[in-house]
Amino acid sequence: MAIENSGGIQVQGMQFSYDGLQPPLFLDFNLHVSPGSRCLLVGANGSGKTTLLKILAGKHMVGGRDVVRVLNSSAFHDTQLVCSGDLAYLGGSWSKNIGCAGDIPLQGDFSAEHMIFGVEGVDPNRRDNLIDLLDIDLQWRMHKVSDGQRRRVQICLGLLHPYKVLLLDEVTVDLDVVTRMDLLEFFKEECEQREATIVYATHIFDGLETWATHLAYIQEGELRRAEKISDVNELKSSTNLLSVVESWLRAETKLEKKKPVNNTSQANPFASSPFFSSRHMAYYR
Ligand SMILES: Nc1ncnc2c1ncn2[C@@H]1O[C@H](COP(=O)(O)OP(=O)(O)OP(=O)(O)O)[C@@H](O)[C@H]1O
Repeated sequence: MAIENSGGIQVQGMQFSYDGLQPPLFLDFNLHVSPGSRCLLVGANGSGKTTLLKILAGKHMVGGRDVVRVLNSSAFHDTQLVCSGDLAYLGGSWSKNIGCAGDIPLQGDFSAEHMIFGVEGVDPNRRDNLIDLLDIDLQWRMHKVSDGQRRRVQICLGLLHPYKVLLLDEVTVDLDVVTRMDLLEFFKEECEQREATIVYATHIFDGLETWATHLAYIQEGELRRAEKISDVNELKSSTNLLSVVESWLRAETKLEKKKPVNNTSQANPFASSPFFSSRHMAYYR
């Protein structure tokens, strides 16, 4: 992806480990997402998608101010990014982080209306559009709704402020197909009309071939592919995105099975860890 200086996302030489007890998940990781892109983040379970999105959302500190930059600010250090609503993150847990208010639970005995109208500084037209788009009944009691209905309220809360960068960690999983497609269309319009940037980690590829502008593929914390969707060679033949990603992940599994047992157990403390791979060898030399 082209390097942009005017916003979007730039990750340069990032290293990240959850704690000193594991080898780094990310080693010298680089990623550039241009403003206005809709970037799909794909990879096997445990490859690092959620971790990357959380880092981009400023939830983990990595290196100095220049390592992870979102909208020309440091994702972790510049708290204004999140507080202003410019940077929004929607993840899998049943809570919603609204600006600087912290995590708000979505399962108590209160109404959807109470949740949605409790968010201050919102454009009423945008709010009405979202309530309509997500087909939310304001009388829903949040402790009695279905998973899909709760998810809709979570998404609505996350989108009330007109974000500039939106990080989505598979939040459409509980949605019915109509709501999912309408939401994807809404996101597309937001990118095209306002140059919003979206990074979307998902395992559900229905309808995404024409939705996404870019594709980033992560394997064990390494960025294996990052390109325009129109440049993905495999998609130029008749195959769909699901088959392409499936073939990448199957190739990964085959390689994993062929990997020689490494003999560095004396050299570093992580050699027996399931997360230790050949790319870590140089790191411990
Ligand atoms: N809080 C944590 N502490 C330690 N290790 C973690 C933590 N969260 C995730 N990991 C590890 O980091 C690696 C990447 O996890 P991550 O959740 O980012 O993967 P993912 O690509 O989002 O997976 P999935 O597709 O299953 O959601 C995994 O090996 C996981 O076990």
